[in-house]
This record gives sequence, C-alpha cells and structure tokens, in this order.
Amino acid sequence: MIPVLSRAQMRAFDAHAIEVAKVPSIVLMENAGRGAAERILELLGEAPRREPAGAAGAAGANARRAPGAGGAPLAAPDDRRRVVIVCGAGNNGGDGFVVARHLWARGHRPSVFFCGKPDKLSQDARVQRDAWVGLGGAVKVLAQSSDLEVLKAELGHAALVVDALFGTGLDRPIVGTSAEVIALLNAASAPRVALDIPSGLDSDTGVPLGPTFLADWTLTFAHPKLGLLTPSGLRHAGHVEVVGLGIPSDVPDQVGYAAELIEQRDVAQWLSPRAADAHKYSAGHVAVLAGSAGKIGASLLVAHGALRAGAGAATIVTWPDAVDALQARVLEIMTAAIRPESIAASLDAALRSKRAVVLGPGFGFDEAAGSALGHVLATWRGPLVLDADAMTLLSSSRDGSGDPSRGGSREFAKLLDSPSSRILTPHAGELGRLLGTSSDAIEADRFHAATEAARRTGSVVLLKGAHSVIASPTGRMVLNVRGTPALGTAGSGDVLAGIIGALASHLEPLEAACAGAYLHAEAGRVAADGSDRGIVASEIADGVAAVVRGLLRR
Ligand SMILES: NC(=O)C1=CN([C@@H]2O[C@H](COP(=O)(O)OP(=O)(O)OC[C@H]3O[C@@H](n4cnc5c(N)ncnc54)[C@H](O)[C@@H]3O)[C@@H](O)[C@H]2O)[C@@H](O)CC1
Ligand SMILES: [K+]
Repeated sequence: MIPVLSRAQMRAFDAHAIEVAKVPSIVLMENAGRGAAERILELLGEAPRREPAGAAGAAGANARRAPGAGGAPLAAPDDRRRVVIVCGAGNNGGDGFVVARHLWARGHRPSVFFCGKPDKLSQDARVQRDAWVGLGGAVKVLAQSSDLEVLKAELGHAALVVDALFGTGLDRPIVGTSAEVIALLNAASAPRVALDIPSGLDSDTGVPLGPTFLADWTLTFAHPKLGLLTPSGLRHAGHVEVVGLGIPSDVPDQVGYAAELIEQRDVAQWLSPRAADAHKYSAGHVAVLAGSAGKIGASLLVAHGALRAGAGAATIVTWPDAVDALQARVLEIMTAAIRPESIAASLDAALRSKRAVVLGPGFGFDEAAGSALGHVLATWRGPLVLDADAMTLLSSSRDGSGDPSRGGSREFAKLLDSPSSRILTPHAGELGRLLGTSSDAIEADRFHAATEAARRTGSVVLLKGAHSVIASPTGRMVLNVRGTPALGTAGSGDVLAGIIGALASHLEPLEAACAGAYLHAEAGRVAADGSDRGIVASEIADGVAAVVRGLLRR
C-alpha cells in the first residue's frame, strides 16, 4: 500500500528529511523540480492538444480526457509554443523555478511568471529563482492588470501550463491577482500540470478553498496527499503521479500517515491459491440474505458476485415468495426460505456451515426483515456484510446513538453487541442516515465520516462513491481510486457486496473490503473497455473472475 499523507504529516516528513536524515531542503526542492521536469518533458511528447475552451469548458475537458492518451507530439523545443510556468512566493514556487531551469537545460525556452510579493520569497525559492535568473532566464512579475495581459497572450500559444503558485502551504482562499491568474490558467487551451497539488485545493479534504487550478496532471512530491484522493480532489487534480524526493519510502512509518492507497500487489498477495484438495465448501459457502418479491435480481447479483470472486457455493436465503420466483432462474445458486412465522429457526438452519453472510440488497425493511437482521446480529459469529436495506434497517428511527430510547434503532443497538465481524458498505446517503446527518455533510469530509462511522459501529466501513474509503474501527483508513464512472449502474453495489462476502470467507474484514473494492473497480474497467457507461452489473461480476485470474498468475 502507498502511504497517503495529510498536510501536517507532509510537514513532518520534510522536517524528518531535513533534520534527522540531514538532506538539505534545497536538495529536496531540486529533486522535486527535476523529477517534475522529467515528467513534463515526457508529457510534452505525449499530450494531446485541446480545443480552446473557457473555464467551464476546460473543466469538462478535464473530466472527459484520459490523461496521457495518444495525440501528436506537442513540442519540439519551439520559440513560440513555450511551457508557461507561474510561480508563487513559497516553496511551491521554488519547485517551479527548478522545473524552468531543467526544461531550459533540455532546450526549451519556458516563460516564467511570478505572482506574489518578491520580498516574501521563501529562502529556498529565492535561491532557485536566482539560479534561474543567473543562467539568463527571465521572470515576469504579475502585479497589475497589464501584466495579466502579457500572461494571457502567452497562454494563447502555450505548449503546456505549470501551476507552481501554492502547494501544501495554502491555508486560506486565494484572492486578488493570484485568483485572476488562476482563472486565466484554467481558461488556457494547453494541457495543465500542477506541482504537488493544484493551487487552491485544501490538501487534507480535497475541497476547493476558493478559486482553484484545474489540472490535467498533478505531479505530487514524495507521497500522495489526502486531498488529492477525494472525488472533488481528483476532479481538480486530474491524473495524479508521485515524483520522488530521493528519500527512502519508509519515512512515513516514522512520521505517520493518514491513509493507504491499495495497490495491485496488495490484492495479489491476499489472494492465495486454492489448496489442491479444495472443495466447494472449503472454498467458502456464502449465505446471501437478499431479495424479496419483485427484487430477486438483487439477490442473484450478490450470489453471482460471490461465486465469480471465488466462493465455492452461494445460497440465497430469502422470503418464500421470492424463493418460488428464484427457482426458475438459478443454475449454480442454491436457495433456502425464511419462514416469517419461524424466522429464527429458519435462519439457524440456513446459516449452518456457511462461511460468510451478506445481508441487505432487496431484502426489504419491514418488521420481518428487521427481525431477521436482529437475529443474525445476535447469533452469527462469522463475517457479515451489511448493505442496502440492512443500512436502512440500522438507521430507521435513528440518531446513530444505538440507544433505542434516544431514537436509535433496535438493530443499531444490536450491531454494537454483535459477535460477528461486520463490514458495512453504505453510500453517502445511507451513511448520512446511519449517523443522523446529511449526505452533503458526509461528502464534505468523507475521510472523517468513514472513520467516525467505523468507530461508532465497531465495524469496517466501506464508504462507496467515485473513490471508496475503507475504514476500520482501529482507525486505519484505506483508499481505492481505481473506480470508473461506468460502475454507476443498477446492481453494481449488490455485486460488490457479494464479492466482499466471498473474500471475507478467507480474509480479515478490512482486507476483504479493500480487495473487494479493488476487484469490483478493475472488473468494471475491464467490462467498460475504456467507456464511461453502458455496462450492466452482471458484466462486472463476470469480469471479476478474469481480474482474479490475472492476479493469481502474477
Ligand atoms: N519543504 C520541503 O522540504 C519541500 C517542499 N516542497 C514544496 O513546498 C510546498 C510547500 O511550500 P510552502 O510551505 O512554502 O508553501 P506554499 O508554497 O504552498 O505557499 C506559500 C506561502 O503562501 C502563504 N499563503 C497561504 N495561503 C495563502 C493565500 N491564500 N494567499 C496568499 N498567500 C498564502 C503561506 O504563508 C505559505 O507559506 C510543497 O507543496 C512543495 O511544492 C518541495 O520543494 C519538496 C521539498
Ligand atoms: K501548485
């Protein structure tokens, strides 16, 4: 996993590198700028030209474009089509001067602008500015409207735009000339690259503090920052790549990190090959408490997801009329009925010898469904994935306290006492209802919401959305950013719940949720084949087997 750092942790990282490891800060800046320049040179050879667009149009292009894809080479070093670099007064600006010098050394003639008070230049940025000027480079200061006209003219034929205005030091909205500069940069038709983070973005929450640079690529230094990995952060950051600072990667173990990013090799490691004498029950038999009359599709998708992710068997345990409807539809999947008059007894029989339970999709949220959930919470000792209607039951007449006398649901109270190992898979709306707040409040700080929910429910919580956040009750947080908009299709969440159920038969709940999110996203990518829509949920389930196969072959 790749450590993801908060603003404060990144400061601690820098301080550790400088004070403990004795790497001078100017060397870190040199490494940052040189690494970024190398990547920018590559991008100049790859980046597609965009049609000129206003700020809004540019935002659309940013969302649509697959960065790095195809296109004619942009820039043989060319006197007219220059790289435009806009530097601020802090160390982020210093990185910009280093980029300029290395591009110059490779035959380019970058146009360098400075926005800020020259007497406020940080010590290292001043050294780098002087080195740039000492080599004969020019710096155009952006102080008044006529200066902005010069910038605008240069942007009109720029080969690429580099934002080195503000980095992790930003702690308030950008105003004044810098804000006008950002508007101009965002309106440029050239590809846009942010150094470290897009200027204007809060590096912890990914929320724009005010006017914010809209990047196609963000070259972030040493480690990804938290704010780059939220849906809003990624919308502004474009394609995020890490540029090393020449510091060993174990420093975050010493200074701390806020989250981890799932990598392919983590999931490959978790997926151990089946034993030669494996049989369907040793591979894991998943009970799927899902579906109801008119909603049997949900239960089929869960079971399908579980089998494709490696469950040896799946049994849909549901209401008698749904079982009748299912009979005609199932081949590989078994069914068992929950008798409303003897819910506890039928569940005890159905869950015997099962390895994991998935409860919720299409299950209903009436009294009987509540009793079934209550019984499972009270008696099931294995992995339990709670999704969809289970989330509604947990939060009905809820205040998130778990105390029925204060408006918390009975089921929520049972959740806290349950001997099961629970994985909750809410989207923002469901989590909002569970915690007694709005979906907007959840989206405003998804990291906090997921960790808080995990702590309050004593469960692993997978907060769905464009990029999932997986939090454990111990405070560990893992991010999966492999998702694609194509995954937004009916039944996609049901498949995810099934995949996690299968994996939870063998893995710890946090690992199962992480691996499940990753496999689901990758399978969606395979099914979508480069498109952002048009796939159906059963194709995601089908795709999982191929993704698992690929990982096992590694
Ligand atoms: N310290 C280090 O060792 C390294 C730092 N690096 C770069 O340094 C950046 C952080 O540098 P700094 O801490 O100097 O900060 P920034 O360059 O991000 O910001 C500059 C200064 O602007 C001020 N400021 C904050 N918000 C403002 C606003 N809205 N309007 C006007 N001024 C505002 C702050 O006082 C801050 O010190 C990183 O993002 C990275 O790009 C890299 O060079 C790698 C090494
Ligand atoms: K920046």
